[in-house]
Order: sequence, then C-alpha cells, then structure tokens
Amino acid sequence: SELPPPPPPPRDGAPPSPPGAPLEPPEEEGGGGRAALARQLRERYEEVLRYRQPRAAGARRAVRPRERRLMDLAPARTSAEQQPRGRAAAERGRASAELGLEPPPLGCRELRAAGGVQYLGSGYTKAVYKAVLNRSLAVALKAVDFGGHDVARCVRQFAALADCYRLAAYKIVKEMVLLQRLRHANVLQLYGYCYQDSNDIPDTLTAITELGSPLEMIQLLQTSWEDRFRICLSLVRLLHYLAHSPLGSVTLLDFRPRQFVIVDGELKVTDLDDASIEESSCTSNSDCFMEFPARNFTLPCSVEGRCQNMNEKRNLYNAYRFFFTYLLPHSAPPSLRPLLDKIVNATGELHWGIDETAAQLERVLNLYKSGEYLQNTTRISKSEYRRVPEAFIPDENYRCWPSYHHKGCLLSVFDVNEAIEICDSYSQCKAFVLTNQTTWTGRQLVFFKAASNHIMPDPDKITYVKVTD
Ligand SMILES: Nc1ncnc2c1ncn2[C@@H]1O[C@H](COP(=O)(O)OP(=O)(O)OP(=O)(O)O)[C@@H](O)[C@H]1O
Repeated sequence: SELPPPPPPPRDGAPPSPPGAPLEPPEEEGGGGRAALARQLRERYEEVLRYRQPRAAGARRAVRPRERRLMDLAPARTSAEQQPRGRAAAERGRASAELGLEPPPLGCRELRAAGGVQYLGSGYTKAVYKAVLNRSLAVALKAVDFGGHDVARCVRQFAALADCYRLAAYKIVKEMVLLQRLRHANVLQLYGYCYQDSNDIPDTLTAITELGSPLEMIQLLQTSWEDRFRICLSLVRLLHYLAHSPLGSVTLLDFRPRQFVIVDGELKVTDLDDASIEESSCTSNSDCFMEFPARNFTLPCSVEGRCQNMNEKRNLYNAYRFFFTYLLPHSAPPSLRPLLDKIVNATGELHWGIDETAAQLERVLNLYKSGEYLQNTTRISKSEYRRVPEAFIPDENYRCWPSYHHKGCLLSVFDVNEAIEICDSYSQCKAFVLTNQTTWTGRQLVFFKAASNHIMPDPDKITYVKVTD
C-alpha cells in the first residue's frame, strides 16, 4: 500500500526512459529552497566520489564546482546507430573511467534493442523493469521512478523537476558504483548502464543488472529447511564480505527483505542506495547506542573514538530479526536444532561478530552435507524394503510438507537409510523412488509414494517397496 503507482508502460515497447540526469556537481546558489536543493545535490555528488575512490588513495579529493560532468556517458543523441561503433565504445570507456567503473559490457545500444519490457516493481526512488537483451539475456533495468515518493516529494518542495531527477538519479549512480566495487556471489551483478535523453530531461540513467525474483517471506516459510538455510547462509556470507570489503565495513541502513532478491535459490542484495561505510564517531559508550524496535544496544567506544564494529553489528542484528528467527530453526533436522538455537540466540544478543556467526553457519552446512547430523539417531528400520533397480512409480503420490513438488511428496535425503527412516515414519508411505536429481547441498531427491501397484522402467531411478509393516 505504501508503493507509488507504477509508472506508465514504455511507449512502443521501448525501454523505460525516465527523465533526468545526475551529473554536474551543483553550484551553490543563493535563495532558500534552491540553495537547499543545490546543497543536497552536492552532498550526493560528494558521497559518490567517496565510494568510487579506492581507500588507499587517502584523503578526499576536493570537489571542484565545475568539474567535468561526473557521468557524462554516451548520450542518446550520439546513438550507436548514428556513429561508428568504435566511437560509441570509446565514449562509454571514457565515461566509465570517470565513474571509476570498468567499461560496461552492456549499454544504450543493447537497451534500445531490448524486448519483452515488463514492469517489476518500485520502491521510494526507483522503478524496476524486466527486459530481454540480445534476445537471450533476461536483465533488470533500474531507473528513477517519476511517480515515486522521492521525486514527488522533492518536486512538491522545490518545483524543479530536472534537479529533483538528478537528486534521485544519484542514488542509482551510488548503487552502480557500489555494485561494481563490492563484488561477491551475493551482491547483484551490474551488467552496464545507459544515459539517454528523454522528452524533458537530458541524460536519464538506466542501470542494467542481473535479474532476480523478489524475496517473499511467506513463500520462504513454506519451503524446505534446506532452502531456508541457504538463504541464511548466503546472507551471512554477504555480511561477512561487507564487514571486510575493499571499502571498509559496509552497513545496510535499510535491511528490509525487499532490499534483497533471489537468484537461483541464493539471496543477493539489490538495493545499495542506503549502504554506508561511515563508522560512528564517539567520545563515550553512550554515543554508541543502537536502537531497534524491540531491543537497544550500547557498543563500546574505541580509543580511536569510533563505535566498535557498529556497522557489522547493525547488519547482524537485522539479519537476526528479519531472517534468522523466522528461517533458521523451524523444521530443521532435530540434531541440528541445538546449534541453530545457539546461533539465533547469540546473534539476537549480539554476542558474536560476523566472523564467528559465519563460521558456525558453515559448520551447520558441513554437518548437513556430510550426513554427520544423522549419526546420533538410531538407524534400525521397522520395515523391510525390496529394491527394484531402474524403475519408478509414476503415480500414487501423496502430499507432505515441505515438499519440493506441489502435488507429490518430494524430499531430499542424505542416503537411502534416511529415505527408509522417512518412509517408516509416514503410515501413508508404501514405497519411494530415488531420483538422479540433487539439491544445492548435493542431497538426493526422493519421491515418497502411497502405493506400488504400477512400477515402470526408468534407467535413472531406483524404487524401494515396503514389504512388511
Ligand atoms: N534485480 C532485480 N530483479 C528483480 N526485481 C528487482 C530487482 N531489483 C529490484 N527489484 C524489485 O524492485 C523493487 C524496487 O527496487 P529498489 O529496492 O532498488 O528500489 P528503491 O526505490 O530503492 O526501493 P526502496 O524504497 O525499498 O529503497 C524491489 O523491492 C524489488 O522487489
């Protein structure tokens, strides 16, 4: 309900080209509102510069008011169609260098030929579209949302659409710089970007990124523990990377689940416009106060006058409150529960840092993958099973939860003994079929069946039929 209405669909199947252009460092102007807007533009511009410069470069460079346009990329009026290819590429390369980015593999040329453009969603600032580039690559396109809260509020206040666009577009620029500098399996990949003129505003920016699907908590709660654990593990790997990133310790100030998307079952951060590397300065511990809806923490103030590990701990507590409590313990294998409860408690109390938390989750992964978690359980089968190689049972499904198949009972197992244990524990289960499919941890997928009347040949599967009860 808090989402702004979607922007109008792109005309003639063209990619969305919302107006505006970040880019020239704003000059200070006299006079109330305009001066305030100019100041905000300048602050955003300076922030982008901070992120794009390698830390080792040392002190911040002074920003010259008339410095060349920061993101004067390949404008639409010099479209790739109208100019030799080499020049377009050269312009892109030069622009990338200005941004501190590598030349993008995808740009305006590919965007103009995009197909299947579809509105995906929007937040306060950006609208996101799905599109197919080069007829094969499905990507996400991010642009400033003209109907969005950010632009609308700014226009109401300053009545200056072009500058309000620039202010919002800086968020995309910041995100692009961060996506480029923070490279990790759980950070969305930036494929490229395009500046093109729009009706009212020159040099509107579209970022081209990897496509994901929105993270739906309700949906996640209905999936297997294995898949939910994967989300938590990818989040912890991401936070571990962010705590030790090339930019320093990065905190995600906005940590709601909608800042993340799922790509092939892995969680990836997509919205980086609220990321920050500033570590709060302090003179005493009371300056290092962290407030959350249900808990507050006071962190130690270091002798250097910085709140110790505040960025890392903020991320960790948010991971606990938005993800771990919901996703980690429920329907986990019973022998892993004590360790998982320990992880949930330790992060909820901020007793551990990210290094320890990551090490503990990797430990859970190893116990699960290696089958060690099964060792404490008694593994004597109540029933006998007849092995029928190269065979499967096409029907006779029953439903179970949480199943990998919506009609049948498809679960992952470590080995055939675990499948026997599961079948033993379901009175409905009369047989099971080992498939040749595996999950992300390498566990085998098994169909549990309610009868074994029709067995069919299949070279890739093995059927086990319960012979006694
Ligand atoms: N790469 C992507 N693939 C698929 N959907 C995405 C992608 N990136 C973003 N989205 C969807 O689009 C929505 C808006 O994107 P994004 O969060 O970047 O915009 P925003 O204006 O910064 O939002 P917010 O107000 O949450 O900060 C997201 O909630 C997400 O569901």
